[in-house]
Amino acid sequence: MSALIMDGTSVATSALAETAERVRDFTARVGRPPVLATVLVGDDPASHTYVRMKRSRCARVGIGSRSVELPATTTTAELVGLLAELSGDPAVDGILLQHPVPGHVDERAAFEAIAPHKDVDGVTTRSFAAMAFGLPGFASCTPGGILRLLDAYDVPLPGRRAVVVGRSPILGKPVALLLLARDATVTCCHSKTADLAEVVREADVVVAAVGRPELVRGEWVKPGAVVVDAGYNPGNVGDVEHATARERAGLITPVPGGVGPMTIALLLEQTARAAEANAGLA
Ligand SMILES: Nc1nc2c(c(=O)[nH]1)N[C@@H](CN(C=O)c1ccc(C(=O)N[C@@H](CCC(=O)O)C(=O)O)cc1)CN2
Repeated sequence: MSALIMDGTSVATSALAETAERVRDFTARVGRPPVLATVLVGDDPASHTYVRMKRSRCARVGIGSRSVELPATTTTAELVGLLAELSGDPAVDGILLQHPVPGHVDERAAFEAIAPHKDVDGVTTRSFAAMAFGLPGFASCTPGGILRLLDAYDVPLPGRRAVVVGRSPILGKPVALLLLARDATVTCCHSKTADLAEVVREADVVVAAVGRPELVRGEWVKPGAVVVDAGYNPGNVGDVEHATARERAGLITPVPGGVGPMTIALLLEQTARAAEANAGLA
């Protein structure tokens, strides 16, 4: 058996078309486009690529973007000050702080400086709590994008065993919360998990979100399982050993072309939603 590929590029393209229509309507009514501020600290080449991709997709759907690039020597206080300023700027609808920031910066303090109504990347504790309680709010973009992709392929979640490998604040933990909110039975694994292989073997749905190339071995995948690879490792290698996993899974995401495009599609949709709410249209 060979798995059906979950085509994130195609699902994201449809989502972007819907966002473009929404943005056209907003721009006609308000007299300006929605605006996303992107904030990048330091010289990480991958982060520069991701921010460029986000700004280019913004342009494609008609969202304006404001780019702030700061040196790697930026302090926590300077970054918090900038994010507070953007939070208070009525010309900015959404704010994205690209992760990771340099090690000496308190990333949590920086995320918390983003006003919740502009947190289109879903990184504040307020957004996290909304995901946990199933309340309206902005989802973390990669986790929210993963749920959209599962829905696009009609993957049933209630009662199914979902295993999330990874517990980062912007990926593993929020995706576990979103799966739980959809009535999956969720196990969240991490570096101290005993016998990871055995836990993954039980899963109907596996989400690999750990940032370690091919950590999840193909032979761990239960026949017919749904495999979501959210790994972004150098050279476009995912967290799942794809070739063997694909022979066993029922559905699987590729890298590239799976979760990545969905992340950006959700960011733009949430920016359009934030703009509507900020303008009193929602
Ligand atoms: N503040 C955030 N930081 C990070 C996030 C995030 O959602 N918010 N996610 C990741 C990286 N990321 C976005 O920032 C991201 C990574 C990859 C892609 C993507 O579309 N990749 C393409 C391949 C691109 C290529 O050709 O090199 C794909 O998978 O098809 C989008 C977004 C960490 N940081």
